[in-house]
Amino acid sequence: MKLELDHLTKKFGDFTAVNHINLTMKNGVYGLLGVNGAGKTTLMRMLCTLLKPTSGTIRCDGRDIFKMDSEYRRLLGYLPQEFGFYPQFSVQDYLLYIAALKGIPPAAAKERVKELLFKVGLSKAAHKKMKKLSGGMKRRAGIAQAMLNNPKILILDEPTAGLDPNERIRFRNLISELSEQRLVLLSTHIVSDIEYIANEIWLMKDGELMHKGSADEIINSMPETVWECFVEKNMVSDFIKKYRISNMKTEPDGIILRIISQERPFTNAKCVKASLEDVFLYYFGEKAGDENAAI
Ligand SMILES: Nc1ncnc2c1ncn2[C@@H]1O[C@H](COP(=O)(O)OP(=O)(O)OP(=O)(O)O)[C@@H](O)[C@H]1O
Repeated sequence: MKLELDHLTKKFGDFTAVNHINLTMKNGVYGLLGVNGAGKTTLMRMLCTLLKPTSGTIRCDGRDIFKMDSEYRRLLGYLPQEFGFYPQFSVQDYLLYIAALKGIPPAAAKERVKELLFKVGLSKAAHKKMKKLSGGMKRRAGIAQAMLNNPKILILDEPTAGLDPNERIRFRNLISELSEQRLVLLSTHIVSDIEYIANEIWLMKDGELMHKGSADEIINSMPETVWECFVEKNMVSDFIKKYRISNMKTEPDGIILRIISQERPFTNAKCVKASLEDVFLYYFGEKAGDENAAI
C-alpha cells in the first residue's frame, strides 16, 4: 500500500490551509505534529476524501483516490477529532450499528465487534452506555469503529486529546500494535504521543511541511544547541528575556534551566542531548499559544 501526495493544496477563500505538500507513505506509523491551526485536520480530511483539494493529487498505489471512490473508502478507517458516539447506545450496539452502516454482514460484524472489543480493551464494557465511558474508553471505542473494516489505511485525528498519562501510554501501545501490515497516520500536538512509535514524523506549520524524518533526524535538523545550567532564582527573568527556555526545574537553592541557544549561555552551562520536545519548542515556541498568555 502506497499513498502519494503531490503538491497537495487546500485553500478556503484567500486563506491557504495546506500548501503544496509532497509526501509518500507506506506501511508504518506516521506522526503529524503541529500546533493548533497548522492544517493537520484539513490534510487528514483530504486523505479521507471528505474535502476536495484545491489543487494537487493524492494517489493510492498509483490511482487518484477521488476517482477510486468507494473502493478507496473500503481501504480506509478514520477517527475524526469529534466523532458522533450515540450516547444511549451500548458500546457493542454502537459498533454493530457502525458495522451495518459500513455494509458488513451481521454474522461477520458480530465476530469482528467481539474481536475488536477485546483488542481495544473494552470487552468488559461492551454493555456500558457510550455516555458513561471515560474519555480514554470513548477514544478506544472510536478506534474500534475505525478498525471495523480492517482498513489498510488508518487515519486518527488527535486520538489522544484529553487523555490522562496512563491512557496515553495504553493508546500508544495499541496504535503500535495496529500498525502491523497497515499505514497509520495520526495527528497530535503532544510530542510524546509519537516520539517512540512513529517511523516518520512530519512537522507541520502554517499549512506547510517544515521537516520530516525519524525522531533522530528531526532532532538533528535543529541548528542550535541545548544547554543545561543552574542559576539563582533572581537571574531567571534575564535568561527568559534573552534565550529560548525549553524547561525550568526548581531546586531548593536555585533553578535548573534548559536553554536552546547557539552560544553557551552561562559559564557553568553544559551541553546536553536535544530531545524532540526541545525541537518542537524551537520550531513552534512562539506559536504554542497567545503571546501574552501566562500558561
Ligand atoms: N472550512 C473552513 N473554512 C475556513 N477556514 C478553515 C476551514 N477549516 C479550517 N480552516 C482554517 O484552516 C486552518 C487549519 O485548520 P485545521 O483544522 O486543519 O488545523 P489543525 O492543525 O488541525 O488544528 P487543531 O489542532 O486546532 O485541530 C485554520 O486556520 C482554520 O481556521
